Amino acid sequence: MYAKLILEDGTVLKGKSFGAKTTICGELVFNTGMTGYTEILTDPSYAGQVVTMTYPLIGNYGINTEDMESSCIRVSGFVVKEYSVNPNHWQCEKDIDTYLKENDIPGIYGIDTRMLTKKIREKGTMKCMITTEDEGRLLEKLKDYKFPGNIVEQVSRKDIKHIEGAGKKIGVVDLGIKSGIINQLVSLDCDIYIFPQDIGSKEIVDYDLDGVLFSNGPGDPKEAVIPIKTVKELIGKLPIWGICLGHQIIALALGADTYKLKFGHRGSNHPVMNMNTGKVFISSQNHGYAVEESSFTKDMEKTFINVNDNTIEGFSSSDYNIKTVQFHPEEGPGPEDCHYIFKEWIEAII
Ligand SMILES: NC(=O)CC[C@H](N)C(=O)O
Repeated sequence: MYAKLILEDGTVLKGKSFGAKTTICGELVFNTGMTGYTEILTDPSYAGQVVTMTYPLIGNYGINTEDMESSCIRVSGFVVKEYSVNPNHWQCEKDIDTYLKENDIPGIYGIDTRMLTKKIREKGTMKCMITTEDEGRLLEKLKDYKFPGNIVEQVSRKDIKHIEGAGKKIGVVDLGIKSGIINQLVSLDCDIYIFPQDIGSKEIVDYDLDGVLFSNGPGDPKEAVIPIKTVKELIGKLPIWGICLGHQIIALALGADTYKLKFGHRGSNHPVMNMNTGKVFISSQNHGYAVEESSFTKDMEKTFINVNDNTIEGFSSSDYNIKTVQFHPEEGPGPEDCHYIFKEWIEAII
């Protein structure tokens, strides 16, 4: 069955439908990873986005539960050049077409995703629609489409979860957390409390934690109003760490600013430099916003930069015991170079 990918600038690309046969709109972003499509599909930071993969063959090792970063598919739609009908891997549980259908998420294949990526790089990320419908006015509908506002609220957990461990007592504020982050804390034997995004600062303090981590998550950091307020109230009271959206909201809480990148960083091989050692690590990334260096407030010090475009990839504040990274030290998917960051954070607790 034919399907169309319609872009906000009026471009219409014809392909074929796989996954669910529904019409959806979202923000079109590209990911340059050669593998890791299951982690990408299930990463809650992609909520509201349609992901196009630059690598031409997707789904060749199938889908397995262990690779999932959350309980279901989070992207709104998926765009590929070619997908595997007969995947092969010892862990393979199902093929990608079945997985998309089970989650009611549409895909489109037969798209020249490298050409599409060049377009996004030139024009910036834009809205798009995947549809199997043929009626007119689809472009008008796409132009009228508005991104969901309370997206962090939609993906964050509603209750508090405790994962028992014998080590440090760590709170994690779930803004759309990837399971890889929890797994890293579990591997360090932390006693973990995972909180919903709207937990108040007083409740966090009452847990008498050794530190609190604000997780990754979807959307514009400036819209995460409650978590920003919570960070503001916690500053100076206990060690605070942030990953990706967490890093951005901590910067906002400290009085710095964030901005939208033209097309973001999404892939498994982004080089970042540790500013203390000068050493470069290959990192996994997925973000469309960044912290503005010129807006840094007193005591904010950059700890990592992106070697490709010099944007901020991490900062610290020694006065307030804050450490953050924009990239994903838990990887999932990507290289394990940066796992050491979790260890450093936990070991630095006195
Ligand atoms: N992975 C994330 O936490 C992404 C953060 C934010 N939504 C961005 O796109 O920049």
